[in-house]
Amino acid sequence: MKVKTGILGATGTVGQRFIELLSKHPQFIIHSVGASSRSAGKKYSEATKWKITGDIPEQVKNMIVKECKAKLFGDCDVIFSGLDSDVAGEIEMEFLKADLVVFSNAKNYRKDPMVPLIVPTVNPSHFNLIPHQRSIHTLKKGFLVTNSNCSTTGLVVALKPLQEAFGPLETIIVQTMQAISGAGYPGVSSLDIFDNVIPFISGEEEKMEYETLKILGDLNSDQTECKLLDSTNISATCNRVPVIDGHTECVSIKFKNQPSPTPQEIVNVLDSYVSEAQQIGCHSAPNKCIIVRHDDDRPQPRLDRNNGNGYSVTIGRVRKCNVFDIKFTLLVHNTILGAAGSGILNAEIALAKGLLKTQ
Ligand SMILES: NC(=O)C1=CN([C@@H]2O[C@H](COP(=O)(O)OP(=O)(O)OC[C@H]3O[C@@H](n4cnc5c(N)ncnc54)[C@H](OP(=O)(O)O)[C@@H]3O)[C@@H](O)[C@H]2O)C=CC1
Ligand SMILES: N[C@@H](CC(=O)OP(=O)(O)O)C(=O)O
Repeated sequence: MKVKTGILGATGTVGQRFIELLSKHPQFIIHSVGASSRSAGKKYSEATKWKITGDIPEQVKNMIVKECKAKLFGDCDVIFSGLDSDVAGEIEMEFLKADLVVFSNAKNYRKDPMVPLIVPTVNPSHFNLIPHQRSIHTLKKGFLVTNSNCSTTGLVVALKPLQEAFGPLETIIVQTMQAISGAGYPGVSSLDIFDNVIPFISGEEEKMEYETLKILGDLNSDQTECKLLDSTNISATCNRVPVIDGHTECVSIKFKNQPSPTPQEIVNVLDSYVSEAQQIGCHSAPNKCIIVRHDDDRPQPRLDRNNGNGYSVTIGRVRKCNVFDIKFTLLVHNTILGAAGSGILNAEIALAKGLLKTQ
């Protein structure tokens, strides 16, 4: 029997990606879609400006969009939220309190120490917070898990194997070149972004600097909260560039343990990284979490964003840094691994761990 899913914010950029990915998923079925009162009551195809290549999946076209009220989604086993953060906080909490399972893309609860912030190919061990979260909210089956900011997602996939292999990361500097789809729809106006680069994305640098430390941190010994890494300094600079999908990031790292690894040792570790999601055979887990390119001019968004069906991070230009120890360039698909795909792969992991109950 398939797991019944509800999608909140189903008409938006992330919501559409959920629809696309879930419409062909072997374990999940789209049962309900929700959005604002502007869309509620309309057929999905009438409420949505579909922006993904290919048609709206047949099974969703004629679904009637619901208001995002927990009582209208009570028969769903899992809720995926692609809600605007202005409303996600209140709505997701109402769903959690109704004992529903919520996988959120929004920033609202990422800093809550009781809410796991999980990048599925990096830190699924943070699902161990769920029993404590359930006991605090007196829930039988519901829980809330968030996935991270899209730029943070790509970064931590690269950092995790390096931290595991070479010990603490002392300093990280990252500069991003972020796609327009990251700003939702209609997002950045064409007159602002065409022939241009915008050197500011509100709140993005702070999110990268905080979320990286939570995702790479450990849970405390009684599994009641996540401890932030306190030995790592990180500084992010974020830019918007005229690319449709795919965030590119230039990363420099200084390791605490010296002498630091060579570029070849870094490549070997990145190339051989295997996540728990792959080991437990999750459907959406890529064959390789990290694809290392050896050509001088890769990764590139147009050529590399769909690697691993959008679930792989592509890394190239691994080389020595004259100021820190090592530097490289990475690319992450911002609406697949950076958003909807992470929510779905997190739900697959939760299913495999026995955390999801179907009705
Ligand atoms: N785009 C990206 O790459 C990433 C986005 N995120 C996060 O995911 C979330 C969604 O982003 P994105 O898809 O880009 O945003 P969009 O602006 O494209 O979509 C927002 C969605 O929220 C719905 N919504 C707005 N107001 C309300 C309301 N009052 N009640 C119910 N639903 C409402 C909209 O419905 P309607 O159509 O009816 O207005 C729409 O479905 C955000 O929190 C964002 O920060 C996270 C990582 C990456
Ligand atoms: N800020 C990201 C997308 C996003 O919405 O991130 P977050 O979920 O952290 O708010 C971008 O503009 O590319």
